[in-house]
Amino acid sequence: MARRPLPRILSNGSDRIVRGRKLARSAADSATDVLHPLITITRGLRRLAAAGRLRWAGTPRDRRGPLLFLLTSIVLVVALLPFGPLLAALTLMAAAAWHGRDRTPSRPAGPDEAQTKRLESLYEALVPYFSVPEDPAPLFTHGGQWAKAFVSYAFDGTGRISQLTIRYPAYFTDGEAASRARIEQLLHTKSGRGREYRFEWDEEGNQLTVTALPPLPVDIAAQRFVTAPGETVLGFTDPAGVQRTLPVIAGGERRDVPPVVWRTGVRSTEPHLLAVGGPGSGTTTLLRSIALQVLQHGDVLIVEGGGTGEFACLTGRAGVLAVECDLTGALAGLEWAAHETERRLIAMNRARQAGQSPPDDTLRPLWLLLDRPTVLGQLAAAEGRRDPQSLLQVPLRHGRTAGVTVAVAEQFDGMESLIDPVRQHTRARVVLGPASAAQLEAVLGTRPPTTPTPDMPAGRGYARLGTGPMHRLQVPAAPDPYDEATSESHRQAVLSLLPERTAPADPEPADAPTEDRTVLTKGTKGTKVVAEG
Ligand SMILES: Nc1ncnc2c1ncn2[C@@H]1O[C@H](COP(=O)(O)OP(=O)(O)OP(=O)(O)O)[C@@H](O)[C@H]1O
Repeated sequence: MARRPLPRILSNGSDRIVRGRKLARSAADSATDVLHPLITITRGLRRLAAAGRLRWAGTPRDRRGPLLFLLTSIVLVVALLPFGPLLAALTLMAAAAWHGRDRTPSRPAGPDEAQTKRLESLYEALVPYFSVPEDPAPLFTHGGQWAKAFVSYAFDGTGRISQLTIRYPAYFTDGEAASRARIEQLLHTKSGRGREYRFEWDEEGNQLTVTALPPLPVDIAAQRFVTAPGETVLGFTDPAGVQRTLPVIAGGERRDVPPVVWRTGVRSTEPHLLAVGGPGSGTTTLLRSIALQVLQHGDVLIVEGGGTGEFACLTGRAGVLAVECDLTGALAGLEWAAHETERRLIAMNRARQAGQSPPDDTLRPLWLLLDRPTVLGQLAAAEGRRDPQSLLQVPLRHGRTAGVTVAVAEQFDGMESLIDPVRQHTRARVVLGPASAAQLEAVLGTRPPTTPTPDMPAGRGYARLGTGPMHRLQVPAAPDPYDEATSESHRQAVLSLLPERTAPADPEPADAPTEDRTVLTKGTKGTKVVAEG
């Protein structure tokens, strides 16, 4: 079929509009140029008149008469003088032009002396890295022109560099991590320590942009985040890193902040999470924050290897299947979870084959949250029992289809003891607290594009979902409400998110032998499932 041409208004209408706009803009510019003296004089006359009015208002009433007399006499004398009115008009215009001039101080065209010194010293420091003796026209040379190499720069209020774009020679080995690291280290040192910097290497354009980053907000506590089912907020990051913001209440006011959102479920490419950190870095808090969010739509089974009771606030709450702190309980709970994953898979498969939608009791998300499982693994090895991690294989492999999500928190020293399936299937990764470049690379797969933060608050770190970009991360504060050190506002924030109690906090008699213990867990349809310990 022959293609009908577009109506003229659609095919070249936008061209005309653009041309019209350009014409209007240039006409306005020319008019402003021509009328500029007139505008200045009018502004000056207005200012003079305002000054006169002020002066008149400030003159005491008894002096106004003589003043008026004086002014009238001057006017009369000027009017009688030859060329008097003309000279008076010219003087008035000159005075108006002087007072009407634009008084906004013009911004300095370039950096001031101290800033120039900083740029010069930075340039000199870069010379050995960005030059070779064979280069006939080096961009970087001792005593050379820094203005040619520094495409753009900005300084903050304290006179330190806040943004800098550097042009570098094409032969610089910007593809090598070691070469980049040397430059980043140097710029970090020379631009002022005590801040975080982001480095963006434009390998095609041979340009490096360094930006000083503001600290991430630490005043956001656990709360109901506006997310869709299947979305979990891991924390908050830089505005440039993500394309969305979330409204949160922080410090008593509402703010929009950019979140790191982790999507789980059938379509997720990162269906399970591994969070690693040093002692006290906040990985337990991250798991608690996740639990508080997912309990809105799903059930949670918690295994706490550290045995410090940091999830006690969740015990006996609706949707919390169990909080297991010992080896026997953990084995029983995880065995049940493995069977439950298989049950869901089989039920879904049968329904699919019968051409029906998946049964209701396979739809409620099930979350397995494991805090330091390797501690229990060591206990199991000592007692000659099964490592609880081995029971995670089925949920890790089939969890995405079956609606089962695994989140593991571990410390760096326990990383070696994590079994392969845990490493392979936990593609959502978080590192919290101080970590070496090698540790970050081991967990996140690559080094972060930012320098380490000098001040590392609890819950601060990095997140990376699969092979996506790396984000700076600040986990919302979700501390243990039963911890005495927890502030009242944080305690209330966490307590308000806890589901209602469905069972007493500690249903077992304290002297019950652990070996005979029976773990009662709530089935997905509210039925009781009994797993033998
Ligand atoms: N995101 C956060 N915001 C504010 N405080 C936090 C945050 N994360 C952790 N904290 C505080 O830091 C301390 C340690 O946190 P947490 O217990 O979660 O660390 P951890 O990594 O589990 O360490 P450990 O296993 O040694 O207990 C707690 O007092 C906790 O309240």
